[in-house]
Parts: sequence; structure tokens; C-alpha cells
Amino acid sequence: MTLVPRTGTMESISMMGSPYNLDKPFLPNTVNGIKGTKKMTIGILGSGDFAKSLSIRLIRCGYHIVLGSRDPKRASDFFPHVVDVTHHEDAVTKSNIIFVAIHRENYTSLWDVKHLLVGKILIDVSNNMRLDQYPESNAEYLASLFPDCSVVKGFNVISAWDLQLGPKDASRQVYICSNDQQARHQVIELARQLNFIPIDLGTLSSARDVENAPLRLFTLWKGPVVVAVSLATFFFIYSFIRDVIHPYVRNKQSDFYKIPIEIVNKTLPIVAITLLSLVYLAGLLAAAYQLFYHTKYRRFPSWLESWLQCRKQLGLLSFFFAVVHVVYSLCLPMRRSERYLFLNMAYQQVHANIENSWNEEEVWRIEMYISFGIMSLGLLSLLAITSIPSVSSALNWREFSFIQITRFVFSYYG
Ligand SMILES: NC(=O)C1=CN([C@@H]2O[C@H](COP(=O)(O)OP(=O)(O)OC[C@H]3O[C@@H](n4cnc5c(N)ncnc54)[C@H](OP(=O)(O)O)[C@@H]3O)[C@@H](O)[C@H]2O)C=CC1
Ligand SMILES: [Fe+3]
Repeated sequence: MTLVPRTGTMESISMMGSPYNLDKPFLPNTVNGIKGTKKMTIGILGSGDFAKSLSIRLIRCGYHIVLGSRDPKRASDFFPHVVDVTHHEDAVTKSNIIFVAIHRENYTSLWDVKHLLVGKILIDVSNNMRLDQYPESNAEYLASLFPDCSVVKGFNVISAWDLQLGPKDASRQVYICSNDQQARHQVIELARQLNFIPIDLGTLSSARDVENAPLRLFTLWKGPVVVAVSLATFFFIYSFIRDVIHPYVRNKQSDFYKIPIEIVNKTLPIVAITLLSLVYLAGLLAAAYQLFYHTKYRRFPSWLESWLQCRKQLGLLSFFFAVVHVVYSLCLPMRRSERYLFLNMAYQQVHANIENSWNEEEVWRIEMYISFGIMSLGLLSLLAITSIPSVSSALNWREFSFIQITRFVFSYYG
């Protein structure tokens, strides 16, 4: 089966306006200006938010929509006039690829049209409220209800809002899986025509992961963020006790003014370098593990595997702390306390009758320190940039490792 080629521009429109506005900007006499193109019919069951946004996207891409609703008269008010809003029976009869845009709890309401669904492709777009909410995935459940259909899971990672925004939006990947290979390929092609990037996840056993995907919240970031916050808290308290509390207890010297900038600025680079060490330590431990067992065909313990997986996040957090440290350091001379200390030093120097306080060794130390600091930040930025998928895919493995090693060396000097 050939699918209608996608059409050109897709201006984003809002669903929030009145239904009469819906068809104006993108529905001329011909669909998106393509005359005489034979339109393929796609069915949608349900007339909710997802169905509305999906129908607009499909129409813009040159498809004809037949929408099945329990109450077509009411539903038709919310759809552009070119959408054929009808009963479930009629919609199912007129189309071979049908989006099931209703919630899992209502799948059984499709029992009445079961005989009409034989041999059709049902696309399950549903999501759940919680991770692993049901014993089996929604798509597998739908497949068990309608064993004579080819159930394909997909498009659930795209929100109704994203569907309206059009292809300029970044969230374009959709995961597709089905036990029927031919149906899967047809839906993959359909996703392409709708300007999404389909990812083939094989059989329906992946559906659970696909359904859990929109519910996950920064899975790989949790651990690194907890580590970074814990390190920051620990080193902040340590520096506070060492540089503020200790001089106060011993000499009654009040250095509490150091808390907002100096103590924070001492904490930041320590956390940055510790996080960076953790990035490389995971790889070293993995290598040691393989050497110890004389094989690379042995699974790493789960803690090491999770650690290896979140190295990128650890590295990016290290970069974040390093950048903030640089900003703090640049602001150090701006402070009033710095100026007072400077004046006091000058006054004491005059008192002591010292004309020139130039200390060659100190000068060189600071010049080198700043230079290495800038260079290491530059390399850290380079690595942060290379962690962007489109950039890293342009580098080969040797180039990537070269940047890693150079950064490691400079960061330690910095
Ligand atoms: N909204 C979103 O952003 C996204 C939604 N999804 C999934 O898409 C599906 C639809 O979501 P959404 O459009 O937001 O939901 P809505 O609640 O807005 O719409 C659901 C539709 O299902 C139909 N329906 C309601 N009750 C029954 C019933 N008892 N029997 C038969 N049909 C019924 C109704 O259509 P009618 O009255 O015309 O029959 C209703 O419009 C869900 O599975 C959801 O998980 C997936 C990704 C994103
Ligand atoms: Fe520093």
C-alpha cells in the first residue's frame, strides 16, 4: 500500500479557538494546495483532545479522516468540515488503519464493531497514569480483545499539544512496535509522512516500555543530581566549619561574610572535579572488573552498570559547577570586602616602608593557575558540546576519546 506523500509547509495553529477557525488557515479547497492527489483514509475512534490534534496533523499531511464517535452530531462541531465524523461502525468500515484515541478503560466499548475490525490495523496511542499500572500493556490488552486485528503501539509519546505545534517542534521521535511486521512498517511509513522520526521497537512486548516512556522523569539524572547535591552540601559544611567556625572559636575572628561567596566558591570547584573524577572512575572500575575476571563477557554488577550509564549526566553537572565557579571567581574583585582588604594591605605596606611588593613566584603561580583554569573550562565546554547527540555522531571513536583524554589532563591541572 502506498501512502500519500506529505505536503510542504505546516503552520502551527491553535486548537483553543472556536471550531470555525480550525479549518481556515490550513484547509483550502485542496488539501495544502495539492490538487488531485488521491487521499488515503485514516480512521480515528474517539473525539477527545488527542483525536482533534491528530486529525489536524493528518489533514495537513494530505490524508482523509473518518472519525468514529458515540455522538457524531456533537463531535462534528469540534472538527474541520473535511473530517467525516460518523458512528464507530461507519468509521471502521471506511478505513483500514484506525487510531484508537480512547482510554484503555473504554476499549471494551468497541466490542460491538469487533466483526468489522477483522484484518484492520489498530493503532494504540494510549498512556497510563502510573508506571506499570496494569499487568499487561494497553496495546497487548487491546490485541487480546481483538485477536483478528493487527495492533500497533505508537504515537503515545507525542502530546496533543505537540501534534498541533507541527514538525518544527523538537519532540519528533515516536516509538512503534507490533507483532505484525507488515502493519508495523505501514505505521512507520505513516509516522514518517506525518513528519515524525519513527523508531522501530520490534514486537508488542516493547509496548510496556513505550507506555512507560512518557511517565519517566529524568531517570538518568536522579542519581547524578543526588550525588552532586550531597557533595555540594558536604563540602559547603566542611569549608564553613574550617574557614568560618574554626577561626571564630579559636581567635574570635568574625569571617561570616565569607559564607555567600567565598565558601560557595570553594565548594563549587571541589564538586566539579569530584564529579569529573566519578565520570572516569566508573570506566576504570569497569576495566579493573574485566581484568580481574579475565573476560569481558561477564555482566557488571547493577550499581556499576547504572553508574556507567549516567556518566554523561555526571559530566554535564561537573561542567555546570565549573561554569558557576568561573562566574563567582570573576566577581571576587568586585566585592567591598576585597577592596577593604586591599586598602589595608597597602596601608600596612606603607607603614612597613615597603616600596615594591612584587613577588615573582606568586605572580607566575597565579598566571599559570588562571591560564589552566580557562583552558580546562574551554575543554570542558568542548566535551559538553560533543555530548549533544548530533555533534557526537559526527565524531568517530578515536576523535571522541582524544577529546576525553585531553579534557581529563587539563581539568586536573585547572
Ligand atoms: N491528550 C494527550 O495529550 C494524549 C493522549 N493520549 C492517549 O490518547 C487517548 C485519548 O486521549 P484524549 O483524547 O486526551 O482523551 P479524552 O478524554 O479527551 O477523549 C477520549 C475520547 O474517548 C471517547 N470515549 C469516552 N468515553 C468512552 C466510552 N465509555 N466508550 C467509548 N468511547 C469513549 C470519547 O469520544 P466520543 O465521545 O466521541 O465517543 C472521548 O472524546 C488516551 O488513551 C490517551 O492516553 C496519548 C498521548 C497524548
Ligand atoms: Fe578555581
